[in-house]
Amino acid sequence: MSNFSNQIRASSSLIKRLKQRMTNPAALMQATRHFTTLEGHRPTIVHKRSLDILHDPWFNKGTAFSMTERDRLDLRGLLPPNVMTSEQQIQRFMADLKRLEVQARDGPSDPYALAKWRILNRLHDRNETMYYQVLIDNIEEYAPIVYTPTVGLVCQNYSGLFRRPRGMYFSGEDRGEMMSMVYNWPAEQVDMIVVTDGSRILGLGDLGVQGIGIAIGKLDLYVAAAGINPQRVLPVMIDVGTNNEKLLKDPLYLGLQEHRLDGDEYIAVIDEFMEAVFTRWPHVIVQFEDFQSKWAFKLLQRYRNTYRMFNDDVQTKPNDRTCLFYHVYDLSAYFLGTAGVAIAGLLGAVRAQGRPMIDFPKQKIVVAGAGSAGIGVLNAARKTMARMLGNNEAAFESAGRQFWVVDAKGLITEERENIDLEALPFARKVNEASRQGLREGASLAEVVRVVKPDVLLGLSAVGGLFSKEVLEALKGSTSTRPAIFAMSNPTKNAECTPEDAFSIVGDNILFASGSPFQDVDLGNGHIGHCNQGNNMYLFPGIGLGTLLSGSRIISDGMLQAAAECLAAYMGEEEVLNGIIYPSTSRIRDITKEVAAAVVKEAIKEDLAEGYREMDARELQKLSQEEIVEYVKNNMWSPDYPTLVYKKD
Ligand SMILES: NC(=O)c1ccc[n+]([C@@H]2O[C@H](COP(=O)([O-])OP(=O)(O)OC[C@H]3O[C@@H](n4cnc5c(N)ncnc54)[C@H](O)[C@@H]3O)[C@@H](O)[C@H]2O)c1
Ligand SMILES: O=C(O)C[C@H](O)C(=O)O
Ligand SMILES: [Mg+2]
Repeated sequence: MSNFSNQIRASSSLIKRLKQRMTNPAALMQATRHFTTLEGHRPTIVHKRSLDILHDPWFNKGTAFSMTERDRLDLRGLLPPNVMTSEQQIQRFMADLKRLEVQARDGPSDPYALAKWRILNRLHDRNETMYYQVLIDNIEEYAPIVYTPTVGLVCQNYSGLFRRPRGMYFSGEDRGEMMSMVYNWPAEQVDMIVVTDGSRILGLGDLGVQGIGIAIGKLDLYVAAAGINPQRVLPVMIDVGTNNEKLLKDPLYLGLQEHRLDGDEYIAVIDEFMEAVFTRWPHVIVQFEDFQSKWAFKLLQRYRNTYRMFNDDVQTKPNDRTCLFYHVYDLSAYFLGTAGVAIAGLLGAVRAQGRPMIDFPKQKIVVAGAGSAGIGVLNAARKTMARMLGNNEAAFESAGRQFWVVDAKGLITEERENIDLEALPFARKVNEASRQGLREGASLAEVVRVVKPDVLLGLSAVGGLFSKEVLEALKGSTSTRPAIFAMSNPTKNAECTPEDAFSIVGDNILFASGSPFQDVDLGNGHIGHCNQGNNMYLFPGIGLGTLLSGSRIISDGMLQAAAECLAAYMGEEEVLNGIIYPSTSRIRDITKEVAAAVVKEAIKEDLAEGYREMDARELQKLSQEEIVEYVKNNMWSPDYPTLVYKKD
């Protein structure tokens, strides 16, 4: 039966039910008018299209717009791809309503996190200026609601939470249509796109179409932290199916219910999307977010020299087995988002021990997780060490010996079968390992016990991986101040809690996590500081700096400049007190500085083509202070503009 007949059938029974229940005559009339139209097959003339219809409660059908209607009304791409019956819509709404009580209490660290998200989201739908005013003024309190960790919960429950669409959806079904679909987006200019395919959302795995939440959350930070104009941001979901069996079976799931496209078919969809958005908005910047490692590296390599794009989670060149050292002199390709933030933290950890940063190459580092994020961090850390040691092959070799990498199968050695090419440079030599008393596949606890590392860093997506046994083993660290980076998100995926870290390993440790945690009262008049090591300290500044420089690509040097700026941001005293990352309340300031560093580097590399009235020549003339001022003056602030009506 067609969707239309389905809707009619559903609507008749609905009218009956509504009539029985509705006491408000206006609402009754409206509902009756709407559904009678469907019953009688008579079309309703509307004088609007696109978002105007979705935002008009009289005409909006949300996910129930049929595909032909979506095409007729320029709605294609503005809704998730799965067409729903009105019965399904009601079911989805009711299921969500009934779950509200439970859900509102299962926020990760805040029992009302999801309830707060709903309230903020409704404000976002009603009044953007006010929404961002609230967010900017209370960023420390609400970043964890609109962004990590609550955004993870939002993605997991997206089908239920969905009210009004935000952003664009491109699906495998839209092949051949994307070039025209992009014109359904109402904004003439888009500066920033965050796109995901939903395949690895935080540490929560494949969430399919529901992953759009992460793109929305990241763009909220682009607006709040970097002052990108909210009318010029576009969250995008590329729905190529999902391999999440639960979602495939869920009748209320909003995405395509088929397994993920793979191989050339997958690439073709992403290629078409890139071509479409860059055709309509040639100056847009596209941030790839939470793509599974299988594709993250390949897509980065495919597009980064042609388009203004970067990947927030990884930024690394694939290692070539035959040419392990080709990148010795090219440090910066490894510094982005996650890796840049991790390096800033790792250098902070050296300073926090009261040692000079140049001692970094002496640190013994155990990394749990060799996925896209872990490998990015490992490459960046190794390159940083190599540079400090003289930036030659011997330095690079020697730096490699400072890392022990443990993945789902345990310690990675050269004995590992079918070893991932990306992980190969970090595999321990078998002889060396056995001399230490270690072997292929050794457990994390064993590795920590034997190595006695200065740093234990987790990017494994496994909550609680730094168990009591592992943390007990870390007590044997040879460092005066062992550092624990539990970087996996969201909160429940953190490798350990700060409470466990401080109570088991000791008050003197340094602690950082990807998701925010409260500082810990150590009970002796001292506070155990919880740093948030999250790529949010870099991506907004990289985007803003790229935009304002007008650079056509995001060069390695621009990324490196961003990371170095973050590393230098914290003062000596703060670092000695265990504070290695700024508090979120300073995110607008740090973003401004990062953006200025990116602009400066783009000018230095002769990439800056200018932005609006600031052309390349004018940019060249700016002093350091003037660049910061230029950035500051171009950051959007949430003030109401004066509005004047003018006839078409
Ligand atoms: N803090 C940040 O800014 C930041 C940035 C990017 C990613 N992350 C987080 O990093 C995590 C991983 O992301 P990814 O893209 O690398 O994922 P991924 O799936 O590509 O990699 C996960 C890795 O963890 C390993 N692993 C699984 N179980 C393990 C175990 N028991 N012991 C040791 N290793 C194990 C896997 O073998 C794999 O190598 C996610 O939770 C993500 O949220 C945090
Ligand atoms: O989204 C975040 O909070 C950080 C990072 O991009 C991640 O994937 O975990
Ligand atoms: Mg991410």
